[in-house]
Amino acid sequence: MRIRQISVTMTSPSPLVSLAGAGMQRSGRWLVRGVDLEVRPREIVTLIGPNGSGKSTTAKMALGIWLPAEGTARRADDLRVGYVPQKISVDWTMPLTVQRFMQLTNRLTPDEVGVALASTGISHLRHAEVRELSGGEFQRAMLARAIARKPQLLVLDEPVQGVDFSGEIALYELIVTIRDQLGCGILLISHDLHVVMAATDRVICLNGHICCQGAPSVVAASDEYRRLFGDRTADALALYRHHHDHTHLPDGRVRQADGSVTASCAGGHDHSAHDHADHDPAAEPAARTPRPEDIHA
Ligand SMILES: Nc1ncnc2c1ncn2[C@@H]1O[C@H](COP(=O)(O)OP(=O)(O)OP(=O)(O)O)[C@@H](O)[C@H]1O
Repeated sequence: MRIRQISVTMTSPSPLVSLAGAGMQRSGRWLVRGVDLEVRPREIVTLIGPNGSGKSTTAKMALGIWLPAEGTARRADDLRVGYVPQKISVDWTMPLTVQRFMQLTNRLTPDEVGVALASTGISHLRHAEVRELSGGEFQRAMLARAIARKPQLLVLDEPVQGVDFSGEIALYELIVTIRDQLGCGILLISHDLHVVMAATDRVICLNGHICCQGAPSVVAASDEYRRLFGDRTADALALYRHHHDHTHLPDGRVRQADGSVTASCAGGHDHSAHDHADHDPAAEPAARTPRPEDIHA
């Protein structure tokens, strides 16, 4: 029998958006320079960096809101983009339901609104007043608005602001689900690398320029990252890289990896290798719960 050899060449899909040596200048000052980045379908790229380091500026160059003053920004032809900006300008004294909010800047059919709200888990809030939503509900409404047109590229500028710690994790899980369902690429801006770890393929750390980039674990271990965010942040981050091998139950007992339940997590377990960040308030970032009315341009 003759065996025919078939060679398959794996090529990664073309970038949805790419920046090359991109920089932005305002009033004679460089806000950010020398940014190279690409986002491909199904990829989640996260921009991190301190306040004012140029994350939103970079996102705006990627979106085409700002034309780079140097370098290039390229987007795929006819790219459908969804954007959750860091700030929005809405007069919250006016009554505005979630459905109306979603239709303000998008011509959406009721069906499209319904599907997007179901995807973000807030169908029940369709006729609720936006100004009365909790921080987490509001961010879900923002996400629903951004995904309603089934974008190929989703740009999320601090999508968990105003959301407490467990809400943040739920939102990042939702973002991964949206990526899986839509097959879109995601450019995510976050201060919270420790929680985006699981949801991120590549991290780009900015401080007016690219300081370091790579897989989350590589960035977390880099000297540049430690210099920018301090050892404490990097160590807190490391906690999230550990795999759970047991779970603490609400009654204080412990479910082990093999499913057995024990009174404690003693018995040869090395706590230094466990992820207890979700039980240790000291390891958690402070909950931030601004209301929609705080999120003004
Ligand atoms: N329209 C503008 N005109 C002039 N300077 C601007 C403008 N927008 C932003 N900047 C400045 O550019 C720098 C980068 O801002 P940018 O919003 O990109 O930072 P960021 O990393 O997103 O910050 P943050 O984490 O605080 O949101 C800041 O110093 C900011 O003051």
